[in-house]
Amino acid sequence: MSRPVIAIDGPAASGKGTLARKVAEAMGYALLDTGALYRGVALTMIRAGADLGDADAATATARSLTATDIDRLTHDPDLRLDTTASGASRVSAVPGVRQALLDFQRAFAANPPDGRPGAVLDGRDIGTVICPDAAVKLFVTASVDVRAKRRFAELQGRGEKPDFADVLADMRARDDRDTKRAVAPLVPAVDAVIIDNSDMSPQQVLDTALAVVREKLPA
Ligand SMILES: Nc1ncnc2c1ncn2[C@@H]1O[C@H](COP(=O)(O)OP(=O)(O)O)[C@@H](O)[C@H]1O
Ligand SMILES: Nc1ccn([C@@H]2O[C@H](COP(=O)(O)OP(=O)(O)O)[C@@H](O)[C@H]2O)c(=O)n1
Repeated sequence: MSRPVIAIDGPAASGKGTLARKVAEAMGYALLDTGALYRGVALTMIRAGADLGDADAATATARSLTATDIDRLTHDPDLRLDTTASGASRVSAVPGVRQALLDFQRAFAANPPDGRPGAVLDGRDIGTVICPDAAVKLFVTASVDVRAKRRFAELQGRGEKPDFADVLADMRARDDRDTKRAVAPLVPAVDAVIIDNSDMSPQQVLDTALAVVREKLPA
C-alpha cells in the first residue's frame, strides 16, 4: 500500500520549509526539501566553474548526482547562499534537469526512508507534477514584500550584509522565472488548499495546515 504524501508548494520564502519541517515532525513523516536538489545542481556547477546557462551541462550535472552526493550537498552551508538559490532557479527551468530529479523524488515519496509512515515533500511542483495523487496538497504563499523582508532578515541573521532592494529584486526575478517557465511552472494544484500567511505567525500556519491534514487524512 502506498504511503500518504503531504505536498507543500509555494514561492521563495513563503515559509514552505518551516511548515514542512513542523508538519513532518507532528506526523512522524519523512521530509524531503526538493529545493535542495536544484540548489545542489547549481552549487555543483558553480564550484566546477560551469556556465549555469548551459542546459546540457546542467542536465549532465543533475544526472550525475548520486544519493550520497545529494546527502552531502544537503548539509553544505553554501547550499543556502542567495547565489545558489538564483542558480537553482535558472537550472530548474531546464527540462532535462527536472526529468533527472523526478525519479529520486518519486522514490522518496513511495518509500519514505527509515520506515516512516508517510512523506512530506516541499517545493514548487510537488502537487502538480511529482505527486499529483498526494493525499494532502498545501500551497503556501505571502506577498512579495513580506517574503523579501523574511529573506532579508534571514540573511542578516546569518551574518550577511544584504541590500533590501537587491533581495526584493531577486525575489521578483525568481517568482517570474518560476511561474513563467514552460516545464512545471509554479502554480497551485487545482485541488490544493491555499494558505496566504502574509499576516500569520508560523504557529498559525502550522495549526491551519494540521487542520487540513486531519480532515484529509483521518486517523
Ligand atoms: N509565518 C511566518 N511568519 C514570519 N516569518 C516566517 C513565517 N514562516 C517562515 N518564516 C521565516 O521566513 C523565512 C523563510 O522561511 P522558509 O520556511 O525558509 O521559506 P521557504 O522554504 O518557502 O523558502 C525564515 O527565516 C522563516 O523563519
Ligand atoms: N520542486 C522544486 C523546488 C525548487 N525549485 C527551484 O529551486 C529554486 C530554489 O528552491 P528553494 O525551495 O530551495 O528556495 P526557497 O523557496 O527556499 O528560496 C526555486 O527558485 C525553484 O526555481 C523547483 O523548480 N522545483
